[in-house]
Amino acid sequence: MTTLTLPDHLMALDARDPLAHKRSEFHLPRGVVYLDGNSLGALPRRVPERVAQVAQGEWGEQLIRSWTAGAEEGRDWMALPDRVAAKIARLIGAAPHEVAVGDSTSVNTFKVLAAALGVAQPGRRIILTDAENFPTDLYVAQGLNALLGGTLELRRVPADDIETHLTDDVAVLLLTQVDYRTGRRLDLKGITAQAQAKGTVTVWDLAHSAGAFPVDLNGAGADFAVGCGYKFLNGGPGAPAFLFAAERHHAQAPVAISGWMGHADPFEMARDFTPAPGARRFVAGTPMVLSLSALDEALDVFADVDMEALRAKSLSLTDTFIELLEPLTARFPLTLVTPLDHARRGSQVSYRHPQAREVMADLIAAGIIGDFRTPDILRFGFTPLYHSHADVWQAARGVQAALEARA
Ligand SMILES: Cc1ncc(COP(=O)(O)O)c(C=O)c1O
Ligand SMILES: Nc1c(O)cccc1C(=O)C[C@H](N)C(=O)O
Repeated sequence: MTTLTLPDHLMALDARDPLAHKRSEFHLPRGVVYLDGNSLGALPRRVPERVAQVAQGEWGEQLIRSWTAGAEEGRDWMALPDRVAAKIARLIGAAPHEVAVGDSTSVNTFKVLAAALGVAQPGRRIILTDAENFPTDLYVAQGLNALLGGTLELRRVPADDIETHLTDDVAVLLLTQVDYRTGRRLDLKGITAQAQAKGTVTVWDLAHSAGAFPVDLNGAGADFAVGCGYKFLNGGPGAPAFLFAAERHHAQAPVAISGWMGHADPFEMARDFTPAPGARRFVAGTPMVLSLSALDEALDVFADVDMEALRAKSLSLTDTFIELLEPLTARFPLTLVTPLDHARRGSQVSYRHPQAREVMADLIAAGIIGDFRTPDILRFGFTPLYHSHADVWQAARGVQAALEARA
């Protein structure tokens, strides 16, 4: 990495990048290489105008009429969660009526975990999960267990040992497909099949998968899933999250937060809960119109994107970063923790370094924005919609400079 100009082979990769034109659809601040789209996706340029139009035109002028106005042309607020659900469904291999949008990923995890337990084999009480799962998934399972009087067992095992622990008494398997620290990707299809062979219901957290690469929930026969709107879907800070419930479970799965917006006819104001058709039953309360509008607009960036091309580019970006940093692993206490095997890699690259916190602070000060994650992880997220190989090269040079300065 002694070259000062972009190497020819990286320039050539950018020159034939089929997604290069998507970058202009994002606002990316000057002087920054933004490698944190796996925490908060960058701003799609059309979002501010859409949010302003919803606020001024629809809220300001139309007021309460906007809940129903334009229903025929698909502009009413009431069905906005369903329209957003349809856009997300395409990205995760689901049918539109199997996806519900709203609330946070944590709340949706509660909803689908409760639903999964409701359709699990009678008598089973074990929730099997990855010991290193993202904390909120573990906390939600703990909270649900407390609510159920401690009748469940949350069994935490290393992700690599899931198959061994998948015995035929496990009720629900709760896994995050891409590990937020290491970027390790699990075989969603293979593990789902193993779980189903044991009569275990699956709940997948797609926080670091949706919008990062093609996901095929129905192709895998998955039962339930959740995911974030603000990471690779670029819906903005605190964007509504989504959940997936396979159609075959709709009739039996309990709706733990049975709110009026999930009722078949909310304005009937009936005394008892009659679920809306499909996954809409899981939309508990009033749709968050402003943030849903931002997410709705952000998802349009994906409308003409071939998700296989997106995956190919993601792997090319992460491969390039790994190759460029490889010589540094011999010179510095820098250890790659992301799998080299493409099948086992999400859209991020992570390293261990004893001074990871300080190194990341230096990188951020230099305009290379990644993440530090406890205890010693440097994490770099790659978003094929707006990154080039030139960005990767610049980031790698920045990492080299930061490590040399600290050595
Ligand atoms: C795997 C995973 N699940 C869930 C979440 C968070 O969910 P929430 O939207 O509730 O903050 C994150 C990130 O914050 C995550 O990385
Ligand atoms: N959701 C976040 C937030 O509200 C503040 C800061 C970071 C986040 C994140 O999304 C963290 C992210 N899930 C992670 O993988 O670390």
